[in-house]
Amino acid sequence: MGFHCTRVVSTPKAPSLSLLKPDLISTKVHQLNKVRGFEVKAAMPPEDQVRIPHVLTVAGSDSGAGAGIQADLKACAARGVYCSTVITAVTAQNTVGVQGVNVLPEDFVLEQLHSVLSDMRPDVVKTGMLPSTGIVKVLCRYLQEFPVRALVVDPVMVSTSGDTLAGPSILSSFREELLPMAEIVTPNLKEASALLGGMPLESLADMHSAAKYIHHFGPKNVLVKGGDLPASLDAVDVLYDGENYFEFRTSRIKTPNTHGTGCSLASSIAAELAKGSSVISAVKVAKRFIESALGYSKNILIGNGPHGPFDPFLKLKKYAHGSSRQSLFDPSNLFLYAVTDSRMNQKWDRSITDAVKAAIQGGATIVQLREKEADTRDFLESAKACLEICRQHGVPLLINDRVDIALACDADGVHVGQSDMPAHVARVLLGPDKIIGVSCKTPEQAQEAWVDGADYIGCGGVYPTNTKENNPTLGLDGLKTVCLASKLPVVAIGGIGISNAHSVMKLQAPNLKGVAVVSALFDRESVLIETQKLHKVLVESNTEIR
Ligand SMILES: Cc1ncc(COP(=O)(O)OP(=O)(O)O)c(N)n1
Ligand SMILES: Cc1ncsc1CCOP(=O)(O)O
Ligand SMILES: [Mg+2]
Repeated sequence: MGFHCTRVVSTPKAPSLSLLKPDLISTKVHQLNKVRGFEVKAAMPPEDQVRIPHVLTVAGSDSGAGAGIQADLKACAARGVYCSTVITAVTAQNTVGVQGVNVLPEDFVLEQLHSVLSDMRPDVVKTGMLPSTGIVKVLCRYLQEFPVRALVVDPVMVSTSGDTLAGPSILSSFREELLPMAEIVTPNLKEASALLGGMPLESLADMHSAAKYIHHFGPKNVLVKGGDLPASLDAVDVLYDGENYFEFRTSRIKTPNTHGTGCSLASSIAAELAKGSSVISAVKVAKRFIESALGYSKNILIGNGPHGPFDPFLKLKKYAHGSSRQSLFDPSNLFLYAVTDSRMNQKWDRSITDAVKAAIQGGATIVQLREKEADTRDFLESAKACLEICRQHGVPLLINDRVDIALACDADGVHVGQSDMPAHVARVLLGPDKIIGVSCKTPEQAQEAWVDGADYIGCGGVYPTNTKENNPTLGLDGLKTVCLASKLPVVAIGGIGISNAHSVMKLQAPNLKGVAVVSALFDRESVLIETQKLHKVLVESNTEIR
């Protein structure tokens, strides 16, 4: 296999850094920082600065992004830890196997190590593919120069597909140089066997012995992973800390999408250690994390080969081809806004799904589930069923008050009031693509909703209402004042129905996009007929206004 390495950025022009002493390079980095925005950091009061847990991964790049550097970056990001990278080799790899490997020159690995360690001071270093003894030596030297809180060694030798990533010559430098510095080493059965000169490992008892023998090489903890034990057995990993054994036992998840589990487990352990966890709780959390990611990803399809990647963010299926979700919020959706009411449905002996179906058939352009009395579990089940109906018709479904329900059923968003979850918190929890509506009665509240990242505001009660107790009536003037001040689209609410919807729309207040209605639709014998009638009034108002 050929070797190729392109140096992309090199500032300042200097003799190869590998020729410089570490303290000389530090000075250079420092000078550079002074010139480029170092003052900005200096100007930030120390009490405002937030130190972020940081893992440096020293590993190989996987072009298929299931394992290696890419897996480490994803796992650390998913676990809320910053991850910097020193690349030791670039592999051409996919779900079938490894097609090529280019090992980077030791000098350049050293240069990357220096760049990161001298400036960014990671808490934990995690190693993956270390393809040459020279690279192991350089790494050990640098770790002595720039000590970190913990070293996590994943002794990568063979890929999931069975391709060799580090030859047997690496074993002695692992045993003699790297392992003595490690807080934890995480071999699978094949790697543990290789470290022990080919000792056969076929049972749980063998794993216990292997952990103990590997501990003699000097790591503080050894985690022998039993994923390769016969599939009839539970998946068991054994942790040995020099005194005690701990077994981590989980049921096996049947999936081909396991490529990168080793790298992701080791970097998740590193992430937890960087946050300050003990080794045992780091392993526990990391294992739980990988398990849920594998469970979530068991049927995802990426690539044609037998070793697919998994999704540590648990997000990919949400946007999968074929799942029909609402695209970005369209203010014209506020035209006829149907808000359900559990008491009214009970009174008319109607299921929430029938109510929603009828409202959509009648012309509702957005639906909000406002189920004040429902038990959480019932609410979630109804929300899932309503979401299916709404998705079939391309109508967004929002949840009143309950951000947890919206998250659990993946609704299109939430509507929150002034005493509910603040919109800026809901935005962080729901992410940038969900719809957030906020109830506003004043220009100041409308301004705040905009700053908080809301998509629209609901303004009312425009007219007196029995649906919401003690709700002040703003009148058409109050509505107009808020509409004039709002930077967001507005939907009017409160006491609105067929008889007065026209008066509301006739106001022609800026930003006013429609009306939100509860009792005029749902406290009636036929939701379908009432929605159709209201839709007609709104369409006629629009025509008249134009
Ligand atoms: C569209 C729309 N506007 C206003 C409200 C009222 O929300 P809130 O003030 O939180 O009161 P409750 O509905 O929770 O009683 C709304 N639900 N929808
Ligand atoms: C939830 C809400 N927020 C302000 S008024 C109101 C109640 C609207 O119900 P109705 O349409 O039956 O007057
Ligand atoms: Mg509310």
